[in-house]
Amino acid sequence: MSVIVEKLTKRFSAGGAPAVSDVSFQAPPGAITTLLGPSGAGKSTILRTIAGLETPDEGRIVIDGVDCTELPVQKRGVGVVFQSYALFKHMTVRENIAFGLNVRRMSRADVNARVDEMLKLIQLEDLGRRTPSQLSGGQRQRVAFARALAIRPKLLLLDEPFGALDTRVRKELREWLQDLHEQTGVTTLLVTHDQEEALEISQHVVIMAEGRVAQAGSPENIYDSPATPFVASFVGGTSILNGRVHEGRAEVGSLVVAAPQSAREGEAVQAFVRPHDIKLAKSFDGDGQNGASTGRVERLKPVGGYVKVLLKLPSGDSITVEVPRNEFDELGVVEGDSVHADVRTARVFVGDFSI
Ligand SMILES: Nc1ncnc2c1ncn2[C@@H]1O[C@H](COP(=O)(O)OP(=O)(O)OP(=O)(O)O)[C@@H](O)[C@H]1O
Repeated sequence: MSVIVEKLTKRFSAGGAPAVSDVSFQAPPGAITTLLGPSGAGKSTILRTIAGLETPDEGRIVIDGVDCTELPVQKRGVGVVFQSYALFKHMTVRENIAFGLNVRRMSRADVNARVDEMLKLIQLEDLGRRTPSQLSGGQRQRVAFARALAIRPKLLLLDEPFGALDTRVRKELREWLQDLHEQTGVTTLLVTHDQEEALEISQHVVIMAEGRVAQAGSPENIYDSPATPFVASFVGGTSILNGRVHEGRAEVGSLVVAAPQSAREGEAVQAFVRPHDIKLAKSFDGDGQNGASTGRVERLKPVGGYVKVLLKLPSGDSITVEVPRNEFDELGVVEGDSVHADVRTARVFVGDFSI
């Protein structure tokens, strides 16, 4: 069961900038696809249009081979989970899960069997008689999933489903969602602005920026081969180094790498470097392919299993390096020290960008 979004455009005000502009992508069958992008990129609008909660100005939505663009919400066979729990407060967990089944006039015995099945699926078998106010945030969100899945949707639409939860619960539910998806195999479209969540959970990622698709591909493809400076910056926490093209190569401080083919002599370039693609050493061991630069340690910040090192380069650019805790201890540097930064790999784009 796949979803095809074709040339979708949505404006909320006549003459205003479109919230979604000529967007096309496919969500592969049985996979989790993520719509990832900053706030205001148009992700929720796309999701709501697929659900039938918004009408597009142009374009088509095809679900399971059927053009659903004109179909009402309840005929599309989709289950939706929003960030805010949207459970009925006066109903028990069982009644909440049964809601869509009762609307469809399923027999009482079948409803009970399906609710039992769903409670088992979300591992809340003992809490069916509680009301939402007697549940934790994470439990409520699991009930919202059960309610969405109870109707056996062809497609599960998730709009920042873990957005209102604290970091620990959020991470737990990420794992839980992956298990749930393995069990149900339902084609899923997830909206998030959290790139770690997108890279971890999904098999396919659609990066959105300003109402358009910036890039679509596997998480590995997006991370390793960002197509634009925006994608390189947005996914993977990147440092940006400024430089120029000289004799067909990009010179960025003491870093020299292949320049894009379109680059002309003297043209400005920017190198995008991932925090773990930089190796720090107290003395330069000379094995850097791209070159090494000496930098001054401006700030050290331990973050769990690694230390974030902010370096100021002679060019004036700053870079952030992530060093695993054990390597950092061996390195033995303090703020103010000079270190060699050996950039292992960088992605170079022509021009001067900011996001
Ligand atoms: N009902 C509405 N009426 C008017 N403008 C809207 C409406 N819904 C969304 N917009 C506008 O459309 C644009 C895209 O919003 P949308 O919610 O789709 O973005 P998003 O990527 O999901 O952002 P967020 O992560 O903050 O939810 C924004 O500029 C927003 O203000």
